[in-house]
Amino acid sequence: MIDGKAAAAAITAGIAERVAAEGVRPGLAVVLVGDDPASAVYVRNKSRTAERCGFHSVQHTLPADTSEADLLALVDTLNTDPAVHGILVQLPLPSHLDASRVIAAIDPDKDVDGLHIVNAGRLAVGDPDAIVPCTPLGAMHLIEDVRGEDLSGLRAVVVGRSRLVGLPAALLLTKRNATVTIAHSRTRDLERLCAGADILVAAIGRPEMLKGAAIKPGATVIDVGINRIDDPSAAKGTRLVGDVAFAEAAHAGAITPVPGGVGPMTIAMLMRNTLDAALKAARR
Ligand SMILES: Nc1nc2c(c(=O)[nH]1)N[C@@H](CN(C=O)c1ccc(C(=O)N[C@@H](CCC(=O)O)C(=O)O)cc1)CN2
Repeated sequence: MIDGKAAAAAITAGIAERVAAEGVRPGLAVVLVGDDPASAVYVRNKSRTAERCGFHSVQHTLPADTSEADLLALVDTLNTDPAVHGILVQLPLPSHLDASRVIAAIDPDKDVDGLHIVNAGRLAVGDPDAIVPCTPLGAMHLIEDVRGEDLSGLRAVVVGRSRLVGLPAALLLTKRNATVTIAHSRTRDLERLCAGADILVAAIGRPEMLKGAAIKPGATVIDVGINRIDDPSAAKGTRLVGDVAFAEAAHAGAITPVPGGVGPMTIAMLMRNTLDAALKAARR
């Protein structure tokens, strides 16, 4: 079992120590539009973790009917605020707002989510100044703990091709010399493909879609899915599951649980990206 919660706690503790030692005060602004309950939890956790790390932490909560012009104006204000080094607009946005336009408005040097096209391009060409999306960065951290830095000779399959997880995860694995295949909803014979993977990254967003037969014995399985399903036996009537059928994965070499796997690492990596952005701004 890969303990993402413990790894994330160790990383954020290290960040808090560095903030105290280096005399910088990283600033993180988190923007939430609307009242999606899951997004509200994630945003609250981000702001609280930022405070625990000693950051200047601001949260902007806007009503669901906020206009794009008003959201862009807020982004613009944050872009020019010298106390803010990282800006994050929580996704998904309400459907009348164009997420691509909003992300494009963020200063790439403050885009601690790594979603701006400039950061995606920097990552694609291997520019060390790229800000890398938090979830794949956290996933790589966990993979490195199990497999080491060099993944030469290992086959990796990434299931999912999103800008937030699948595509950057594939690039990061390639950079570490893994032989990478990106699979998705239209991939034929997905189970057989996955069963050949030494490293399997599941980022599909479908509850327990990958069964035991999709997992190679000894494989490192990184389950990025966070899906809430009905469970009458649970106190709340629901529970969280990943994209992998965890109960069928006992033959994996190492696996991230859901909850307690990649999710907490996403927030820890956001803190790291914000600290790095603040240190770079101080150097500039
Ligand atoms: N702007 C962004 N929006 C979204 C991102 C993102 O990286 N940037 N990722 C996801 C949501 N997300 C962070 O925003 C996120 C999801 C889950 C967790 C987490 O710690 N999950 C816990 C379980 C929490 C629960 O009980 O619900 C776990 O897995 O242990 C952190 C962050 C979409 N939007």
